[in-house]
Amino acid sequence: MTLLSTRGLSKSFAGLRAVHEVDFDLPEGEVRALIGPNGAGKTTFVGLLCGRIAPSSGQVFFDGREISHLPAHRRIGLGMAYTFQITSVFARLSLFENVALAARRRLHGAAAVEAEVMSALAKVGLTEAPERAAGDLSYGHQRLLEIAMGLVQAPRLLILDEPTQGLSDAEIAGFKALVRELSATTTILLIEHNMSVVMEVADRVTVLNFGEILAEGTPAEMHANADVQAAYLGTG
Ligand SMILES: Nc1ncnc2c1ncn2[C@@H]1O[C@H](COP(=O)(O)OP(=O)(O)OP(=O)(O)O)[C@@H](O)[C@H]1O
Repeated sequence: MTLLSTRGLSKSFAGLRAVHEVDFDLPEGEVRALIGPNGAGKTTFVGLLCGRIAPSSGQVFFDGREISHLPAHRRIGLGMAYTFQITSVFARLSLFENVALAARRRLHGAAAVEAEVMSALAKVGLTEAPERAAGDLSYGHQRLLEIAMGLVQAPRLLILDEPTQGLSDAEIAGFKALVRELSATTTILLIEHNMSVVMEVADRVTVLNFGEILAEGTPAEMHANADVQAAYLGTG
């Protein structure tokens, strides 16, 4: 079943075509990587999916329903969760409270919230001191905290924008294991610059270039694709 799709999805900023006529399909259960050179339109595209950015034209469908103009919070209610390149944690709140705020969208009762918050923190490896302020975490760990905030909502679709930025090699290895574990229950769309992550965790890869889909296929196919290589070298 297709969980998420777009048809003719476009967004222009003052004449600049950031996303242009994109037809995209993401089957339920897949881990999909979205890659492309800087400025290719990846963040704009996921902003359109999440409802952070309004489309210039085209449609977005989730679970068979058109959501093109649904506000972001309603899309979260349907089962979409996302983390962005710019961290959105509340710096003065504790790790626990940050995740609890997200958990309370779905759960009622302190015991249920606490259990789910601790489980989400454990999945991303942040259980050591849940009472410390989120603002004291490194940038990379704030990204992991955001993933915990997404996970606690038990989403059907988890969208992650550059989740491994700022993580150490050991933490990246932990992230790969986490994605593999989550993929049993959650569809994942991942914007990722780290090719080892893409090669190891993605079922399929969509390559954006100049706001359009340049190619789509398995990680190995995309790695070997001459058009994709040219786009990364800036000659495509
Ligand atoms: N709010 C905005 N106003 C004007 N132009 C924008 C805006 N947001 C994005 N753009 C432009 O749209 C194009 C696509 O940007 P976008 O951030 O989506 O690319 P990206 O693939 O996510 O890049 P990166 O890998 O560098 O994050 C770029 O040319 C960018 O400058």
